[in-house]
Amino acid sequence: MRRFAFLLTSAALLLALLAMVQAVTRLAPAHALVQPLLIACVAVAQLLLMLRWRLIGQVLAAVVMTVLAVILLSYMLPEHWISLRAWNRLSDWLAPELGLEAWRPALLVTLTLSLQATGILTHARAALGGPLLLGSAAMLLAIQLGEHYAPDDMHLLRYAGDLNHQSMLWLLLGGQLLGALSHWRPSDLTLRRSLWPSLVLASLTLLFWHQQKSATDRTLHAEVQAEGQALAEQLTRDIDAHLDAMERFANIWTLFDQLPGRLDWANQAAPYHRDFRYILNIAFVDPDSRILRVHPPNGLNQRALGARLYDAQPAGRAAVSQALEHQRAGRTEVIELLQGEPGIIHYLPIVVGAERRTLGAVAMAMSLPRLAETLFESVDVRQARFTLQTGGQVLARRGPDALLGPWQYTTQLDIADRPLTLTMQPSQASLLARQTRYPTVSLIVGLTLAILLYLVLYTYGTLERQHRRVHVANSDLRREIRTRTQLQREVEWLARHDELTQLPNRRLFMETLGAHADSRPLSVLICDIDHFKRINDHHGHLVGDRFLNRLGQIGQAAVEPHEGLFSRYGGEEFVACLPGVPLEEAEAIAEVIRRRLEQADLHHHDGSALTVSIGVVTLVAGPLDVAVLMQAADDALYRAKHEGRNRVRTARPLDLSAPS
Ligand SMILES: Nc1nc2c(ncn2[C@@H]2O[C@H](COP(=O)(O)OP(=O)(O)OP(=O)(O)O)[C@@H](O)[C@H]2O)c(=O)[nH]1
Repeated sequence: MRRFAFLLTSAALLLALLAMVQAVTRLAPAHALVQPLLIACVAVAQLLLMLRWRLIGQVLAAVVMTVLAVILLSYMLPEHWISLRAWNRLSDWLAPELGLEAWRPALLVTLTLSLQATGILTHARAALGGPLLLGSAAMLLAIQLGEHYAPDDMHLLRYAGDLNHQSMLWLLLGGQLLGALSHWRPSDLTLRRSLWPSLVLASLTLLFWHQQKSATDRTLHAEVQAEGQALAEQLTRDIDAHLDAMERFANIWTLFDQLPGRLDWANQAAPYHRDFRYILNIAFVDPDSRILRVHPPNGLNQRALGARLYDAQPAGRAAVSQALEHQRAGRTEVIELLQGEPGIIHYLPIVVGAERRTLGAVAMAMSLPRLAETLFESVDVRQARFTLQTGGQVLARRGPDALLGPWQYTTQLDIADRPLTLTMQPSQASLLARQTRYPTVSLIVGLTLAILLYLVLYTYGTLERQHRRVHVANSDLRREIRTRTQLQREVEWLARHDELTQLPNRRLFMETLGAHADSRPLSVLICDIDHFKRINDHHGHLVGDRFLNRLGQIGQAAVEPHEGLFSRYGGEEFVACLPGVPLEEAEAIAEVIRRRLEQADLHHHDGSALTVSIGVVTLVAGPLDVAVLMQAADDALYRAKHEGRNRVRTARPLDLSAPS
């Protein structure tokens, strides 16, 4: 996996370097190097990361990121914050006359590279949004691919990189993905739960941006088109007004039934010639098409005086005869004027008298290039390039030759019934300055929100997982504590009790005795089952155990009402501690035990009843000496055994106050 990641990233770097070498060898302008250079830097940073030169890689990625951040700002900041002119000044500082748009990579390329560089800075860690960064970069690249195969003609700007740059970015992304996959656990529920909602948000953002961008581009397109249309209408109106004025000029001569005098002609024509600079001359033509008067009286016009137009200008013959013979205004096609410029000659008949005699005609030679100049005087040629042409012949062109917008607007101007085509191609700068920034802003803000959503969900998921782990550990611990407490209780109980009879054992007996060391009288019984060995021998140990249990129950029942403790001392011996119980009462208790066992219907193999011998001692005074007390009880027991068993024997009341 790592090897493939390395290969893909190296391929991206190689392609970027090749593109740079090509640009240099073809002497392409410096801005052609910007995009491949940025891609190459990101690829190098990624390779450094893979070679474990992490710090250098991240420093390089940070430098690229800074450049990309400035470019993103140029896309986002409104015109009234930082104007396009200011950005262009920065661009001029790098290389003059190129403009910002030539330098900066397309918006989607800048964003893709930014996400990839951020991926390097964060080491594509899942906890820092790595999967979303690379996922969003993949979506941006997919949009660019779509843009390549289904371009939108209304675009104002290049949004997507060309196919060559796109393939570099895909390779780079492939390398990053393969490099990062081993760090991400696809089974990780937190990752999946954070990735899908944020990817959905990112894709909705892209969709929204696409819609907004298309809508704003179309709006701007329509605005420019409307402006072009308004301009064309304005120009047509102006020209029509000029022609009306010329008609008024022709009508003046209908009032005089004689040839216009030279001076009169000059006086009347001069203001029109001055106002309408595209009219090269205003001539009077007699009914035989001879030029009799002409203004202005320059050399060329003077030479034309006396020329017969039917002969001298065959291309305009139809228009001349229209005026002279049919008494209707006539216009030539676009012809080569005597001045050597393309133009149209407009003939207006002068009809006099009631008999409607043709006195002659007014001929106006309109230079189309000068007409175009006149038209362009009213437009801002920095905003767009204007071209006026007729029948494929360019009459005039104004405005910048380079850095034009991606589309042009064409309209027809109807000038003296001659169609002229006006083409208006807005300059890139004017479109950029007017372009709305909010689709770009919402795209960047939306992607940032998607990353934040991922981070919040991932952090929340991780905390939740840790919380769950702590909770489970807590429960385990609590269960363990409960088990251990239980065990401890059992151990403690076992330490002071006999497992077979559940009675207190010798230790608890001794402790109880010690606890009542000051009780006087303090009686002790020692009970020993008679011939118990035989029970084991003949009935087996299980029966022996049952008999021991029975004695335990009988002893406990007899002792407890006297607030005494009946315990198993060991083997078939039981002892009772009876604090505050005098000898006679202790003896009576012993007797109860003895009698109840005898009557308990427990038998030896020969049918004789199971019996017990009991020794009783009572400490009546003096400090407690357990050994002496127990020895005295034992002695009494011994006597009971010796005297025939199944009996109670008492020791003399023990007084340990006086030394014996
Ligand atoms: N079933 C059973 N037998 C026990 C237990 N503890 C001790 N014994 C038996 O108790 C018997 C005690 O026998 P001995 O000390 O010889 O005395 P005895 O047979 O009772 O005779 P005397 O005491 O002289 O009347 C032994 O056979 C032990 O094996 C026990 O927990 N269960």
